[in-house]
Amino acid sequence: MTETAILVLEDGTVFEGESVGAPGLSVGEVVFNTAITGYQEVLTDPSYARQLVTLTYPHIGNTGCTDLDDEAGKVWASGLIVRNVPRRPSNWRSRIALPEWLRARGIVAISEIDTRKLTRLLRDRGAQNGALMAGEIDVDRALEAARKFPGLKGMDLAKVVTTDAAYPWTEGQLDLDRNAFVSATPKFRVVAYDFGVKRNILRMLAERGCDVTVVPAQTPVADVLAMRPDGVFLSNGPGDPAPCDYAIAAIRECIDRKIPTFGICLGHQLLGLAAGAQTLKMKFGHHGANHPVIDIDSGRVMITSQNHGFAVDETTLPANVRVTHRSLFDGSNQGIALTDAPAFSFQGHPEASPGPHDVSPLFDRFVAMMENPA
Ligand SMILES: NC(=O)CC[C@H](N)C(=O)O
Repeated sequence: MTETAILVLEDGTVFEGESVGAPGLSVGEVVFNTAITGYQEVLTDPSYARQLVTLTYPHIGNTGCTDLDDEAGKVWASGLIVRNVPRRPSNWRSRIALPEWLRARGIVAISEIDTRKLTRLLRDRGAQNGALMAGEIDVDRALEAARKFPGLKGMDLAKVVTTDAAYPWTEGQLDLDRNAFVSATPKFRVVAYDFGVKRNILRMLAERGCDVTVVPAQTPVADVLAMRPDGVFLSNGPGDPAPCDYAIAAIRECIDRKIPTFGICLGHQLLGLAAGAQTLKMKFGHHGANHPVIDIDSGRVMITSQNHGFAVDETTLPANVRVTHRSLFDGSNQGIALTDAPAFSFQGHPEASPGPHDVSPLFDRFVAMMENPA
């Protein structure tokens, strides 16, 4: 028997559909993602904390779920909104169907709604706060909850999703033939600030010979320096980068000491802030796996994976920060490098997962920087 579910936006728009997850009420910012695969990686990406994700691809759940595809230890997205979930998944790696996976994790999800209409609405009016409700339905209560959600602007979520304690990471890439992860021999000591890190980033570092120690977001920089790192990595993460003053101060110290530093997504925005630039909230952000980005130095265009709602404001960049990448969708900043320190960062997701691998050479650039910090 199917249960009813509703999605209510703060502007009063109501979508009615079927529950494909747990019963309950969940609120957040509603964002659309245009990737056609990778729903499990999206749902477990900590950068989606306090967001209700709608996927524009109409059939979601086709390949089921496996623990090996989790990007973190739990589902971080606040809920899932899709057009249709196929009755039965089909893939040799699948262990469990998406609706059961969602229910087991207490995640509210809705299907059978017009996701094209919802996406157009978000594109025209900008990202909106919303509430998903399944089981006992009460439209007024859902609308009130959506309107009460304060929005992501000004919200520091990095310290909410980060690890409680430091831990080492050695696992490399997934060997699909063996359906298991392989490791490489470590050459560099890397401290990774966890603002909401995705496992595939850590794997790509480990695979390139990095002996990674993941540390909590608020770890004092003195503790990091005491580990004598060859490089510092700044992870992706949810929320607004601007209020993360502890991270911005720590990064400033790393740059001043000329420690090779590499940031991804939230880490990119935080490097920008540490360098003296400002960030802004975008209208509906970038969430997808087909975003063209130009590498300014080479003129090459790469197809990239993206997931962000904030951006570095290029007009505020100080003289010692160079623009390295730009979005070909809207011209927004996608990468920076410092001219007086070995530090660079990228707005999109070079680790893909899900998405194309065009930007993975940025990990090699970080390794080269540690080999030759100059
Ligand atoms: N994936 C990320 O790291 C996202 C960064 C930031 N929370 C944003 O939305 O822009």
